[in-house]
Amino acid sequence: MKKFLVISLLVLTVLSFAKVKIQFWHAMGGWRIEVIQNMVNDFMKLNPDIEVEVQYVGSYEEILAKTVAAVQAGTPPHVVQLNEISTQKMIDSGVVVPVQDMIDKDPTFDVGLFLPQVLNYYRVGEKLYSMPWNSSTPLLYYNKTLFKEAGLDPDNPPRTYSELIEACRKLVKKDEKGNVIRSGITWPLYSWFFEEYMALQNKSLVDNDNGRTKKATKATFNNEAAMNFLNLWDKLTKEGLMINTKRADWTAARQLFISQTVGMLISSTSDVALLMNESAKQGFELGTAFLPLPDGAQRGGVIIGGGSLWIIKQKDQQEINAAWKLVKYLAEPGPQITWHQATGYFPIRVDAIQTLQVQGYYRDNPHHLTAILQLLTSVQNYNTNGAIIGAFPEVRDAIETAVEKMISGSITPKQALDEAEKNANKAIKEYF
Ligand SMILES: O=P(O)(O)OC[C@H](O)CO
Repeated sequence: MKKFLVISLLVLTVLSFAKVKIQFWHAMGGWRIEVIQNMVNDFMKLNPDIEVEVQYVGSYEEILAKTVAAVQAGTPPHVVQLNEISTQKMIDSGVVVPVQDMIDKDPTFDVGLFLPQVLNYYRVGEKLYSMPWNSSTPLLYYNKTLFKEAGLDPDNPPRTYSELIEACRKLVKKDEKGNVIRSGITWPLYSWFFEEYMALQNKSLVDNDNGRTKKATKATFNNEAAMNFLNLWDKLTKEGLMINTKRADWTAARQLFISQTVGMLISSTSDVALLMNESAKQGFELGTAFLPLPDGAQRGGVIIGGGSLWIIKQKDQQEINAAWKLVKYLAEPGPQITWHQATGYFPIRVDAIQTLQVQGYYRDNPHHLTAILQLLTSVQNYNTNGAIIGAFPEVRDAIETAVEKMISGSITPKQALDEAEKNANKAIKEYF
């Protein structure tokens, strides 16, 4: 009996010291893998009872597919980083623990410190389902050194489409045979830029207030605002003022800018730190600016992009609690400041921005500020809060497929828009 009691006591002691193991999947490649691992290491030091296995599992598209497969196989990870457009799909999936449920039970967490612009994207029906984490918007990057060489004012980046076209024309350089050896601009063939240009002109992507007052039933983007953007894209392509990359090839677009093959790039704010380093290495001066607008258009605003952290339902409540502790930690001011400085993603919290401001960080790092100012000067309404669509990945695919055809020259911008609308509506309908 005595022996039994001693063994039981030992077992209980071992169990009480056993770590809770959780998995954290993310989609941040390159140098960011190490940044994330270091942040998680800091978390584990503070929480020795939790062991987090961190895994980079590929692009946003890949991580969504792998998460769905893991849930179906009954082996879901505990925390998953998914891009913003996965929001409605994840809510509908029923496999997540809404972070709101954890917030409501946790008096130590103050969501009031988060940027309203970020919450406005991720709150659906007044409820926060995932933890905002890596928030971004697109930005115009330009090469000030090439601007000077081309006779452009490096302190006066293009603000309108006309100015953008003019700047591209000046930046283009040809060899003696007339071959273009330097072009004006590039941006990845990614529907995100189309979506952002709808909001910038204060237009929705889908009906029912961008799917925010009722579920979206159809696309609303077949209009003049979309034509403005597609006409620009088409014109720049046809005139040889823009280099197009393969679909979703962010790396290729960045590389064209880094190698000074183009003078301007529209890409995510998450590239700020990388492009600051690379431009210094290549010996050119980097400029950042708000996205240029169609001539005469009134500026609406940018939509929060990037991603957020989802807690996936588990059988063991201890694991859910550990997952909550992790996502809560990653959203704290310290990790948010580290993440912002290492990448260019916004700090999602007002107090983190204020701390950096007081420290003079933005005086010394103005490119990190451009993105924040573009966000803070954005009007807040359903158009700029961004669309919530269950079939968003499929809608994105419909837009990209049509644009791909347009830039190959096989269809006109109007035909591309008609086709994108038709296939987006089909995807929205099929989702129901
Ligand atoms: O490259 P990111 O992380 O800024 O994300 C861009 C888009 O919002 C992804 O859907």
